[in-house]
Amino acid sequence: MASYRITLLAGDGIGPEITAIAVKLLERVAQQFNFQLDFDHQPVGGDAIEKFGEPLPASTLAACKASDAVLLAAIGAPKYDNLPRQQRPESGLLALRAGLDLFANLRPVAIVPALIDASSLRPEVISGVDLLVVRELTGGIYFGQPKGRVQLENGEERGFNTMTYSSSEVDRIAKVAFDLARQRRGVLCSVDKANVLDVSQLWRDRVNEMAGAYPDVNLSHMYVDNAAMQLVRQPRQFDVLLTSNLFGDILSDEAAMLTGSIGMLPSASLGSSGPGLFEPVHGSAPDIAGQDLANPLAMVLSAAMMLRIGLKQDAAALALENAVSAVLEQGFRTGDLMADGCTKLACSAMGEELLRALA
Ligand SMILES: NC(=O)C1=CN([C@@H]2O[C@H](COP(=O)(O)OP(=O)(O)OC[C@H]3O[C@@H](n4cnc5c(N)ncnc54)[C@H](O)[C@@H]3O)[C@@H](O)[C@H]2O)C=CC1
Ligand SMILES: CC(C)CC(=O)C(=O)O
Ligand SMILES: [Mg+2]
Repeated sequence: MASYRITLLAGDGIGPEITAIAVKLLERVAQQFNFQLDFDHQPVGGDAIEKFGEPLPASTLAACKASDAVLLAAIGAPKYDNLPRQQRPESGLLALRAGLDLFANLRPVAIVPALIDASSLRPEVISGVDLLVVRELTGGIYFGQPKGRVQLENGEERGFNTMTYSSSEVDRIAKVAFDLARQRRGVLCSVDKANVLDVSQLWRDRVNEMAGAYPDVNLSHMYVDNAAMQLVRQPRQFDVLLTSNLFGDILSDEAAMLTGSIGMLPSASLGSSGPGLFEPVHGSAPDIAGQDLANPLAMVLSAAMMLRIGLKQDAAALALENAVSAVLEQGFRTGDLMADGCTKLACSAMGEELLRALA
């Protein structure tokens, strides 16, 4: 029987609540599809700060590296917001992505038919939307040097970060996007700010150069401000959206609302070798943490991505995705998606319904 070692990073806020559900569902599909999952819980973010005094202990990173796949819920809490930057939960997540060399973050945005009325946009705008954000994840302004804060002679303080990309960093993420576009509808839109930023002009030049090797992919470029507008104007025009770390972070939260809730969007963070990290797009939702209110579906769909991409257990992945569609078709909703005629469920009760749907 195939056996896989999974590192679980429950993290902070709603993280432990949604992780508990994902684990139960993964155990069930493993049983149903005849493979074994060995879970290893490790601390990250605020949880690790409490236990080890740092957001990414060496033991957590080592466990992740030694596993077949990593499933992360979310990190962050307001109580850490005034710590020095390197000691904050978010720095732990960035260090984890860098430590595993996970340069490609895939964020699929597909409309579940049962949620066609759940978006803040009209059904005719979002119907049929099926796009994939390919976000560069280990470069750009989140990692660029120099950065910091300095005191100026005139008494002012200045804060600064640097957005950098090298040609090889652009090439490797562009290749991921071109390859995925080829497997999908063959339409790739690269999003940048090349009208203003040198780093974006380099990005655009490299993407254009790569296009020669992909004559079957229809490549276009769009400035990020326009892309933000087009995503809510006519989202069906997009197939694969290729973009940088910062722009992808922002655009994917915006795109989440096409599906009805940020609580619906999963992601996969991948490198060229080694284990992938599978993580919902949302954060730790401190405003609803510990209240059994969270939507666990983004986490469950991230677990499905882990099964498909990380473990090549396609049938089990599909079973999880079908369970998500089934509970939504039955009208079960957590508070973020609640609508007239639906049944409102707590996070844990949604987990029970998902288990029932799998049975
Ligand atoms: N990957 C990660 O671990 C991420 C961590 N963060 C961290 O999370 C903390 C909170 O950040 P925010 O900007 O508030 O973003 P957030 O995504 O945690 O929350 C934004 C809003 O969406 C709601 N929400 C998020 N996930 C939900 C879910 N599964 N079900 C129902 N509602 C949900 C929240 O209640 C909140 O109103 C911060 O410390 C931030 O740094 C933020 C984004 C990603
Ligand atoms: C919390 C940040 C480190 C990242 C983030 O918002 C994201 O990856 O979506
Ligand atoms: Mg984000």
